[in-house]
Amino acid sequence: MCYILSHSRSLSLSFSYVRRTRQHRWRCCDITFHCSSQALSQQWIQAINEQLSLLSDRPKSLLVYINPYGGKRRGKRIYEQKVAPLFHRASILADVIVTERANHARDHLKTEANLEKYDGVVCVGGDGMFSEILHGLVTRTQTDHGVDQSQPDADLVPCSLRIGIIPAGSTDCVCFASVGTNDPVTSALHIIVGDCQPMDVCSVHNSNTFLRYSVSLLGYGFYGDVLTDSERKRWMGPARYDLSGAKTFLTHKYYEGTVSFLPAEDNVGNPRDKLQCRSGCCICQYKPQLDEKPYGSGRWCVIRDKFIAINAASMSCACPRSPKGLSPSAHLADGTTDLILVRKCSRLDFFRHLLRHTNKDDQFDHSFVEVHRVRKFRFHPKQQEAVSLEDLSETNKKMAFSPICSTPPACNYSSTHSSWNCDGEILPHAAIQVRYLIMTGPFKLLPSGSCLRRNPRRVESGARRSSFFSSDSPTLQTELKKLLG
Ligand SMILES: Nc1ncnc2c1ncn2[C@@H]1O[C@H](COP(=O)(O)OP(=O)(O)OP(=O)(O)O)[C@@H](O)[C@H]1O
Repeated sequence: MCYILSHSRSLSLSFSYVRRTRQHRWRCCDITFHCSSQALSQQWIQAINEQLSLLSDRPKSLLVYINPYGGKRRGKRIYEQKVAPLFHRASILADVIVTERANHARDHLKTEANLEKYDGVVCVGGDGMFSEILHGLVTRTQTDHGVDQSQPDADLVPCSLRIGIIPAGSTDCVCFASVGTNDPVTSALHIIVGDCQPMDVCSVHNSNTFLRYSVSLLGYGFYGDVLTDSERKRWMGPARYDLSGAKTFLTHKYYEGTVSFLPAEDNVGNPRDKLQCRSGCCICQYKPQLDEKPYGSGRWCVIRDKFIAINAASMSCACPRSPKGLSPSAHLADGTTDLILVRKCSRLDFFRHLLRHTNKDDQFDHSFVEVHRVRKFRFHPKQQEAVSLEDLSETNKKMAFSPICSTPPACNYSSTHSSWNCDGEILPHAAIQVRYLIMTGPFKLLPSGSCLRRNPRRVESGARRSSFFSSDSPTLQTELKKLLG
């Protein structure tokens, strides 16, 4: 039971508490207690506020960034109508910045923001916006501590501020995979009660050049091509992913290259063990201490082949379209990623593989798919042209693609490489090294929603008892402790 507010009207006290509903959704409910006297009512108010102020996990001051152009452009409205009233009721002070350009939030966090004032940063937007805020915060923390993040082996300093996500983007995969639903009210309530879920962050380098951090998906081949194409169709809104997905599927290209990876140890499970990661997950809690190095089983594996897709899923990457996600058993905070290699196969086989992301069948149960849980990996593309698998004649290619390909770059058959899709951003290099970091500091305020203790029946029956505040009740503090659970 989590109270988020108390106020008094004459002899009655009203509280708000969180109630879980279906499909991981949370709602705010009110409950009223009646007091026998005004003095007792004030005593309760004071005691409850004191108890609430002792809950140090709960944020009191937040910095909120709203992307007004994410998803269906409803970010501002979602925040004003659904989130701000809840923050107000929970006495959270929020400084709100509506972004004016891409990377506004990142740059503000990197240099200007007075972070000491805040208990957390909230992102109202999609995965791209979350990634901006992650980059702003991580970079700022490294700069403040004199850490050079361009060094692939630098020991990064964990961020002390948490990030909350109010979903208002197109896919909102990070929110869905960690909370279990894309619902702004649920996310706001998780933030209010101070829930916290640590997350893996990986750093992506090209030699000694730092490229980006990633928390969800690094995808080369299919997902890289989908993103490249969909970026040209941003004006279409979320529907662009369907069109670009269909188009990329029809082009059916493969890419040759070498993947090297350092497998994780056995005690972090494996991608096919069907153990879903939840708050308090034993595998995530079992992670090695920061001073225990090196991670991994110690022996690098090398695979050279032709791939339709190379995906590294640091979390399940579940979203409403794919409720299980790319790797259903991937863990949020175990310092590993599930590396999924989809080798050259027929278009029909690839379709079967994709289809399994939407149903209950095992998407790894194909001869052309393999999956490894890894600590680090590298990829080097082969210097050769991408080839259409179907070996279509020029005529066939034109027939197949002319209706959906209006501009030459969208169907560029002579491109040598695909691009990496890094949490929805395109990386400028195909050759990359990736390292997963166990960050002790929490990166989010939002959990997968299973850690709250609650017992509504007990409190509701207390509310109905007229003698609740009478002298035969236990002392106020004891009663409060019970209530606040
Ligand atoms: N004011 C702005 N104008 C233009 N672009 C912005 C602005 N603020 C943020 N952005 C950029 O918009 C991009 C997309 O935003 P966001 O992730 O919120 O929505 P989305 O792409 O629709 O959703 P998703 O990433 O979940 O698919 C981000 O990469 C961010 O850098």
